Amino acid sequence: MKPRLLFATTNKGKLRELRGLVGDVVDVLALSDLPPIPEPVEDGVTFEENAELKARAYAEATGLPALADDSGLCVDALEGRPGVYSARYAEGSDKDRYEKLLGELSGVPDEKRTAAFVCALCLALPGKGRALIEVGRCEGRIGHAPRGSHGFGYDPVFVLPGGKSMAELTSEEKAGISHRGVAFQKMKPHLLALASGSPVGG
Ligand SMILES: O=P(O)(O)OP(=O)(O)OP(=O)(O)OC[C@H]1O[C@@H](n2cnc3c(O)ncnc32)[C@H](O)[C@@H]1O
Ligand SMILES: [Mg+2]
Repeated sequence: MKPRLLFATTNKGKLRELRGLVGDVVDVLALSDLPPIPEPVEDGVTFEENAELKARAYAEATGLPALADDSGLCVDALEGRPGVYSARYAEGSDKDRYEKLLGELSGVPDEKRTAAFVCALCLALPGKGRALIEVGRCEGRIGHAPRGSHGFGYDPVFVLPGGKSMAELTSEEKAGISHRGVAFQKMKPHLLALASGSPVGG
């Protein structure tokens, strides 16, 4: 029987991307497959801290191995903001948040609009002391208007070196270059260990 792994996220966009990345080595459960679990407070100051506290909280609450994702957009002209506060940058929808960002950057010239998406993934096993963390980054810049309809979150305003916005990529193209895709490739050996019953992280 395949081992079960909980994707410990409330974000549908992340869940869709992680499902696409993991393939069929593990049996994936989403939070929506389980009775409601109170959301942990994300009071860490780094992506790694928040990913770990989410993974540990959901692993303990369910008794399942849990993979959590903490991610966000770090904008150089804003000294790294919104960073770990990307989800809380503005009330409302993803669109409200990227519109606020475009407003904050109005008048900032192209060469100063550099930014990076960052993703920390954490795999926590219930009752085990260690949690494994892998981080991925993706460099780009903030555009002047939203473009594209794929992806989620800040994707329409994140422009890649090739000129396309992240929301103009197919899900396969995004997975190949994104912060989440990069972090996932580093996490993969640990998930394969979990699937084969070998000690994870050993
Ligand atoms: O904490 P969970 O339950 O996983 O869900 P969340 O949406 O609150 O997730 P975070 O706390 O990690 O906040 C991530 C923020 O960064 C944005 N973000 C993360 N990855 C992204 C991506 O691949 N493309 C666009 N925006 C992304 C996302 O829209 C959120 O506003
Ligand atoms: Mg969150």
